[in-house]
Amino acid sequence: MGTGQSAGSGTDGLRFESFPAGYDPADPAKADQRTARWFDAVNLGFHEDRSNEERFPAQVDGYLRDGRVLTAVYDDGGTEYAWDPAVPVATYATMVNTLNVGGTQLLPTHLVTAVTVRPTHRRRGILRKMITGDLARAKAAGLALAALTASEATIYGRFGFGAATSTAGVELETRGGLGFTAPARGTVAIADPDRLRTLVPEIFRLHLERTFGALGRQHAYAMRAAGEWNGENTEPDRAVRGVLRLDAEGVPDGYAAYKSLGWREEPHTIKVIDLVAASDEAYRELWRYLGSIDLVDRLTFTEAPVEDPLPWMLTDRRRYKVTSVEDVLWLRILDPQAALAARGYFGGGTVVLEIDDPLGLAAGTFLLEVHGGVGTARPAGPGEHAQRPRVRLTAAALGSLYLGAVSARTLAAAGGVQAGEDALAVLDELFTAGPAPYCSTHF
Ligand SMILES: CC(=O)SCCNC(=O)CCNC(=O)[C@H](O)C(C)(C)COP(=O)(O)OP(=O)(O)OC[C@H]1O[C@@H](n2cnc3c(N)ncnc32)[C@H](O)[C@@H]1OP(=O)(O)O
Repeated sequence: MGTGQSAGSGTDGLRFESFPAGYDPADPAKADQRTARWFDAVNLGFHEDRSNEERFPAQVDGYLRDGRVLTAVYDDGGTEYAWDPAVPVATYATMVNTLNVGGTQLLPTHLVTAVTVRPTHRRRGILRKMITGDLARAKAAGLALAALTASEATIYGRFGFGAATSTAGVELETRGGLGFTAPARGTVAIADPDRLRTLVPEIFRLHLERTFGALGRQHAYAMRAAGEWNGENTEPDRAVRGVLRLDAEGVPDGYAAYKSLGWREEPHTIKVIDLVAASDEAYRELWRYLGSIDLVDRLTFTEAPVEDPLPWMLTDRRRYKVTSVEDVLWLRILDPQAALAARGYFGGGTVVLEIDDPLGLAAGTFLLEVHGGVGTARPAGPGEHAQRPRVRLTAAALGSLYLGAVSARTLAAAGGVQAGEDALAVLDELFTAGPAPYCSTHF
């Protein structure tokens, strides 16, 4: 990133640096100074407790495994009374992981995370400078798509991100045990935490390959499932229990991690922290296990699919209640040709897309032709393909449409898509005819 030189408002006078997380060269049991101070700034930005330095090395290990690139913004001209100037006034991080977009290959996706700007430095364009430069570099590096999970829904639309997937928060009344219509299959075993930690990435990989909308996960997920980390915190959570589901051949094909909220919680509740299945049967059997635990009245889970098979498995579907639906992935098309070609389609058709993009990255007119589930997109000149159905939409609307969680018709009703009935029909056949996307990865 460039280096600001002069003092002033805006971003002048601020110093931008990007680097990987690292250990202290003099003492590899510690994080290096710039990484440690970057963690301090993130904790401030997200209202977490002050850092416990002893926990930094584990976090560095996770970040290195994730391949994260950290950006820090320093204000060297602050008052002498201010916090250590080595603590950045803004943070930003990126990594690449793969997204299941229904095509023959998983799509490498540029992930943006850990965005904070110190309250004393807000609204002077620091985020804008970090994200616009970063997205342009990601596109130049050949990435077709960027993604994030947003703290607030109001921030990222202006940068071309559209809400693209959601999960449901659900509650199940399990007093006396949940009844299932299908007979039980395979087995479920309480997992040895170390074995579970090593199996989590393998099971998730199988889930990712079969689940439209799923996104590869960072190292923290295996650590949390094994109870070694607690949320973003690298301290153990001794309340967490893990189970593995084994198929008829004894091969693990799903896991769940959960914890009791304690005896003081009435009704007595088990919170499911994570549940990943590599087959429909594993999904069913993990819930059958969870629904059978004695002394439990209620299960909660915040990451259920919006289109959830679970209530359809139960003998009493009214024991299942959706308590919330929240957006998870926000997608930003960086390269429309590459992103549209990578997508797998469940219908066929041809449509002209006129994309408006405030950052210019995805702007242009493209002819999208889909045959046999495979799409090709190529730039269209002015006046070309005038007979074809045509849609005008924002980059953010294309991000929302991309995985088909919302129909073009609904987006048209909301004003982000302008198209005639012919184009809406093609778009809905191309983008919404397939399975509903399911992404339970937060980052
Ligand atoms: C992917 C993630 O990590 S999500 C986490 C985001 N971080 C947080 O929520 C932590 C708390 N908040 C913050 O740290 C900061 O307020 C940030 C990062 C959200 C914004 O940083 P800033 O440097 O203040 O943003 P910046 O000044 O570049 O604003 C750019 C534009 O976004 C708008 N904007 C910024 N934050 C918000 C917001 N929270 N809600 C609505 N609009 C916002 C600004 O008004 C500005 O609009 P304009 O260019 O159209 O005039």
